[in-house]
Amino acid sequence: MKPERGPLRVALLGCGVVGSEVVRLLREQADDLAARVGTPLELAGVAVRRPERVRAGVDPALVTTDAQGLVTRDDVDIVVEVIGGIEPARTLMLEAMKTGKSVVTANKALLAEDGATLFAAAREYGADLYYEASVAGAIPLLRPLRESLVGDHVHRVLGIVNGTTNYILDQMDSNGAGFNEALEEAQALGYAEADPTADVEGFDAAAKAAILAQLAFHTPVTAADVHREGITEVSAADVAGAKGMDCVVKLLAICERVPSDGGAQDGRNGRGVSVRVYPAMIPRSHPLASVREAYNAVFVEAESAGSLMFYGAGAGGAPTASAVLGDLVAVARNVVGGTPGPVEVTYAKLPVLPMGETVTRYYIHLDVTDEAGVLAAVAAEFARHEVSIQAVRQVGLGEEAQLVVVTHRAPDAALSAVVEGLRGLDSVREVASVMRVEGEE
Ligand SMILES: NC(=O)c1ccc[n+]([C@@H]2O[C@H](COP(=O)([O-])OP(=O)(O)OC[C@H]3O[C@@H](n4cnc5c(N)ncnc54)[C@H](O)[C@@H]3O)[C@@H](O)[C@H]2O)c1
Ligand SMILES: N[C@@H](CCO)C(=O)O
Ligand code: NA
Repeated sequence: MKPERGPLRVALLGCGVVGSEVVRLLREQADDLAARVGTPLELAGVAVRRPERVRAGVDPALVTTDAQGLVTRDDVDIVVEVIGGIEPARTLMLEAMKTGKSVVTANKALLAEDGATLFAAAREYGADLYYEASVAGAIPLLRPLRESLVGDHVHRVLGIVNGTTNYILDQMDSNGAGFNEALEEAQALGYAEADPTADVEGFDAAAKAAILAQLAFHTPVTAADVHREGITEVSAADVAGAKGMDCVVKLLAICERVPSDGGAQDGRNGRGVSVRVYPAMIPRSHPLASVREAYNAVFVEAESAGSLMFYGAGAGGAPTASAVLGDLVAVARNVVGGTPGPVEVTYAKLPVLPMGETVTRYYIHLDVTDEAGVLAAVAAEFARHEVSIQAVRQVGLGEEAQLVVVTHRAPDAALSAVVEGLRGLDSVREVASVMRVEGEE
């Protein structure tokens, strides 16, 4: 009979919004977790920056400011990193793996910037590196991509992966809230990053898109490869324009294979992949339009599986801690069983194509002079760049005249050239709103 092993000792790095919930769940669910793992999970230490702070439910004897000392301690088996940011998180995780510990992290910024270094260390030292909490909070999404769908051929991953921006856009759409007011609420609810610029400028969603694309396409993708536009430029006029089209504005992350131009040499992989984050209009009838508050939802389209939808709480302390605990139990089971989990493979090495080559659709709202020939001049600008118009509508008359144009799909470079051209027309007083359109056609 196998000798019974002692408890597995867990070092927690960071005790903020997520870390404090990890401590609570470890304490409240201790017996169940022990039964599920086959041995108890015991907190060995909690590394914090401000030790003087009183933390409910945290034994002060476990608190330390020496994170480096904690991760290299012999009596620690697994390290949970919920500090965030690049350093010291990276050094601490590398130190942990070097000394034979497995790591669970929620740190998408680091994984998207330098995941390769972490994965190489995991491989070299035979450690597990699990990171379900890093994308879409509580929603099981990375494990399905990493394990359940690893036998399939994923074409596209598309969704809402940032809770803070979804919360802001939802408030703007549903009750006309101002941007700053909605952001403050999202911060108070624990959804925002320590520096909310990461959320509103799209860096957080871009990091998540990189992680998703890498897993979906088995190809190296970093945050720097992702085309990124945030929501700071989304105005009340854009939100109103979307309403007028029976659409809603959402910050979308899109990772897709770009089909070949017909040349057979690109095979099933296509010409490469497109990975991008931007605010876009989607029809209110689209399932993503009904994703409210800080919820996230992601569609995965795979060759054999077809279309799958993942939905749930994308941010917040307890939901994120649920994903951390799930990983912790998985890693602990691997330690008990003596078999490490899967390692990342990025064998495909597909090129990430520039945004200009990505095919999209635009909604363009123009303030124009209401006189003969305006429509012809506007239409000529689209024709000059071979962009086909799907619909055009005039609103108002005289000084108030406005044109709303929706295009068919065209290369993004051609669409942005059209917008530049329109800005130069005498009959166009202002390009009031430009937004990509997703989710139909
Ligand atoms: N809050 C969420 O909804 C959410 C969701 C998914 C992922 N995440 C990720 O989880 C991580 C933590 O997020 P959070 O919301 O808990 O942030 P937070 O700012 O509330 O907590 C981070 C904690 O780490 C502490 N810290 C900073 N440097 C430290 C150091 N050197 N040693 C020890 N402690 C240190 C800070 O004092 C803070 O208490 C980040 O990577 C974040 O991106 C957060
Ligand atoms: N700040 C992130 C936390 C979850 O990753 C968000 O708002 O989605
Ligand atoms: Na997740």
